[in-house]
Amino acid sequence: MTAVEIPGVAETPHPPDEDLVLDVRDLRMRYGSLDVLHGVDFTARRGEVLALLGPNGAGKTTTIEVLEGFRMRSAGDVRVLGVDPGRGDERWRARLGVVLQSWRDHGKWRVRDVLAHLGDFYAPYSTDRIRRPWPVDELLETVGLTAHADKRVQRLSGGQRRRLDVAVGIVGRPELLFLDEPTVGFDPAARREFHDLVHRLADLDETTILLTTHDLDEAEKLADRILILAGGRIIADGSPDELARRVAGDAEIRWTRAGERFVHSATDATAFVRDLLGQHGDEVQELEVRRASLEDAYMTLVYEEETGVRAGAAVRVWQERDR
Ligand SMILES: Nc1ncnc2c1ncn2[C@@H]1O[C@H](COP(=O)(O)OP(=O)(O)OP(=O)(O)O)[C@@H](O)[C@H]1O
Repeated sequence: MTAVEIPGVAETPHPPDEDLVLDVRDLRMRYGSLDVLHGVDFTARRGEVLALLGPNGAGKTTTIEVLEGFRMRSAGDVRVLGVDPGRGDERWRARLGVVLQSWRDHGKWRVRDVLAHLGDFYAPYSTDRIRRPWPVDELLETVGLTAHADKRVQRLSGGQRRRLDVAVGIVGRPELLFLDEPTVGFDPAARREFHDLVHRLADLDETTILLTTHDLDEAEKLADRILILAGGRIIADGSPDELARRVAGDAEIRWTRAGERFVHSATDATAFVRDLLGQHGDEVQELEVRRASLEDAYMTLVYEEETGVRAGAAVRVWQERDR
């Protein structure tokens, strides 16, 4: 239907969608003569965790820097918490959290003092819903730095420094948090604690989180949605399961019976296994169901983008290679 303009009748403004935290349309970025982003589109809603994946040089950091308001885009319509990041003021900035690569300034300051000092900046931006800043002792506890609260920053280990980076990023209780490769340098225990923290921020505080990582296992554990950036565009956007299904719809079921090996592909693996066990019961041994992993999906989709060749079959090749 075509809209008809009636002279003198003001258009009813759309109420802002409070839950739409990121709205990126046709984002383009050019450095000199190098086109890095050719039209990036995606949205994020309140409390969602998004992982932005892509090969080195794909433009992940560029995208995040545009959204943070640190870099001016070449073209496109971008709204971050309802505001164009190129025009965001201090009040808008106070609603964002950014975890950059390591906090190296103020090496002589003590951890507690850094957080108290930075936290003070956020106090005027408290709202009825969000009390800012995060109380320092609670924050230290949350990021696992209580025992190091009185250490000077320059005396922290690499992993402790990274925890401080995270604390600096969330001290203002951000509504939107950007994490650029957050767990580089974490030991396995710190990584698990960090994952718990991300879940807690998203589930309890409804923080929207956009993270970049090259660790697909981490992306799968943390993200509600995976975005794959390649060739200057988002080439895939969905849950880890959806992406895996997209490149390999069928699951592969393997089993042995009476010493003989069997392999079968089925869209509904559960129904197939139920029938199989119903028919042969205890005779079925070494039952295995395998779907494409997020890594299979990532490799296939990026390969397709880079070569222009449909590579559905490549998943099977990788699966075979892994055996
Ligand atoms: N300030 C700049 N001036 C010119 N070119 C730049 C600039 N910053 C980035 N680039 C180029 O833009 C492209 C994208 O870089 P970007 O850092 O955004 O990629 P990335 O996906 O974050 O990569 P990585 O996974 O390696 O961190 C690269 O080719 C890079 O060389």
